[in-house]
Amino acid sequence: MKYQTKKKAIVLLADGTIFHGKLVGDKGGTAFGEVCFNTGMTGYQEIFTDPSYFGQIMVTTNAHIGNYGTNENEEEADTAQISGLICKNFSYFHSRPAADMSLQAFLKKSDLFAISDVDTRALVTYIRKNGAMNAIISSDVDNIEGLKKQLADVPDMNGLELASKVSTKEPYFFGNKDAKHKVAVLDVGVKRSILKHLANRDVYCKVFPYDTSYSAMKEWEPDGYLLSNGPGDPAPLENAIQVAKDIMEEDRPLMGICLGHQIIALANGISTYKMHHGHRGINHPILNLQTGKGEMTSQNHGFSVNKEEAESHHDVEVTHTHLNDHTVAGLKMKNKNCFSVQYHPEASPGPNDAHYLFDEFLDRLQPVNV
Ligand SMILES: NC(=O)CC[C@H](N)C(=O)O
Repeated sequence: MKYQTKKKAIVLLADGTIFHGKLVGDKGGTAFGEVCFNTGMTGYQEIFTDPSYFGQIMVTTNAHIGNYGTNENEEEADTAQISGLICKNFSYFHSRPAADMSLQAFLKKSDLFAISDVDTRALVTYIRKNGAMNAIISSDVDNIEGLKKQLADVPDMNGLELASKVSTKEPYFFGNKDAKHKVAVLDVGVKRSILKHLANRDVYCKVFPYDTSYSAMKEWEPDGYLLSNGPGDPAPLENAIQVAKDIMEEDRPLMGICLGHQIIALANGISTYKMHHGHRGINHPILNLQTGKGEMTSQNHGFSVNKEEAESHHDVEVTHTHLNDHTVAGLKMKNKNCFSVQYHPEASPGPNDAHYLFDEFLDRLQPVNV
């Protein structure tokens, strides 16, 4: 083994519960956020760089993390987005020809604090029973009282607006400018793989900051609009909700992914709520109510759309449901060119079951003035 410190570290949960672990690397520290777990056996780099996870401490349930290193092409954003990592066994060595860095070097580059040797099965069982809650991970193990005080100041995820922290500051373009279609993306935390999926389907994207108005996006004359995934509670995102209303008012093509799906629900007067511990993993089963087929999907959300309100809404159809807990997984507006999903069609966790949603969006695109 090249290097492994034995320095102690802890996970302190908001209810005072402590789990013990060891520091990864040699630089101590403290990180805080809402603690949540992802059950994916692969995809740690995609998770760590997904802006939807901004402000969250990630518990990975796979037994080994780091064993295939990292690769720049697999980043969902330029920098790591989670606030800290908790794992069982951290691999200081990696073996994959395509890797350009070890996970340890990646964490260092991203200034990410991580702890290993935590009984992650016990921690996940605890979160499943008691709900996602705020937590601190720290190497400052002799300062529990001080950490408790810091933890009391960590904001509650319920009602928290985080899109402004991850959105682009300036509009930018993605893809080939001579492509057949133009799609305007409202960036409330967009994953790069969503843009790649569009670009691969001959779409030129213009990505706009989270606070851009519909009229400013419309000036570019896109064939359609996409509301992206992103972190935090959807309810405080007033501008994005207004943009969704305006797009639907003019009946322009609109697709929403995850946070974007929740924003579209809110724009239709359907409320959202914080789930007990959310859905985060790469094998979440979905039922497509239109085809009767199942889909295996990648998911990452802690909020959900109110099912009763969605089902009783005159203009909205529930198109997909989650097979584990029957929550709403997809919506379609009956009289508008608009649909959305709670899961991640851009992810490829093995099966590519949900990629068809991008093809459906392409079929819905309409050039302006035609
Ligand atoms: N992946 C996402 O877009 C997440 C949406 C939202 N922040 C949630 O946790 O539900």
